Amino acid sequence: MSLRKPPLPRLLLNNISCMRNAQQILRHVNATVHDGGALVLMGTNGSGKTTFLRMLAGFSKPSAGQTPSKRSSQSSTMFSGLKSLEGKMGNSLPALELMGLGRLAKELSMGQRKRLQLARLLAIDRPIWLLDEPSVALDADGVKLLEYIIAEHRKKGGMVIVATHLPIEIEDATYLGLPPRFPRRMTSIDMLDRFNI
Ligand SMILES: Nc1ncnc2c1ncn2[C@@H]1O[C@H](COP(=O)(O)OP(=O)(O)OP(=O)(O)O)[C@@H](O)[C@H]1O
Repeated sequence: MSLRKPPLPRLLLNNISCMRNAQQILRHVNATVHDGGALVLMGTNGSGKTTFLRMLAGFSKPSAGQTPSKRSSQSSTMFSGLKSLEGKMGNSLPALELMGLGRLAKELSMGQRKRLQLARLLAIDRPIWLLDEPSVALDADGVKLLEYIIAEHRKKGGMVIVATHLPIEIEDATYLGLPPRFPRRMTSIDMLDRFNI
């Protein structure tokens, strides 16, 4: 029998709740991620995926509970990808403009811009990737590339936390489903479906 203790998780999220404008966005969320691990946050629009990532990055504070363990250090310099994969160009455009490539960048398609942002993510080399809807606008080939770079990052001990409403293949990932904030009313079609009528 081995007496070795299991390694401590790099990220420990303990009973996280989050209120915004007196509204409960996240309720009692728990998660742990080890080096080389992956956490996939699934949820409908408005369920709190981005809010969760922003808390992890230290951009906002939870109303209750504990975000990253001391071991991970609170420094947001460890994280990358949150903003870089958001929106059309993330915050790369000013830098590209400075280098005289702004016009070229603006002529890229949405998927090409996403690929450019993935390249940037690889180049800045941070241990923890927080990716908000990384596969939106990517074609099937692009999604495969994304899955590949995530797998390679994890092989080197990196961690990945992905918020998505699209399917993504990440081996041995922990999946965390956030409940919908505004569940839509059940229609008669849903009822027929649910009761197999
Ligand atoms: N600063 C804020 N003040 C008030 N409400 C906020 C704030 N930030 C987010 N919210 C609300 O919190 C909820 C969750 O938003 P969030 O962006 O985290 O959802 P999401 O799961 O990432 O959605 P999507 O899939 O549409 O990107 C939304 O209803 C949003 O209106």
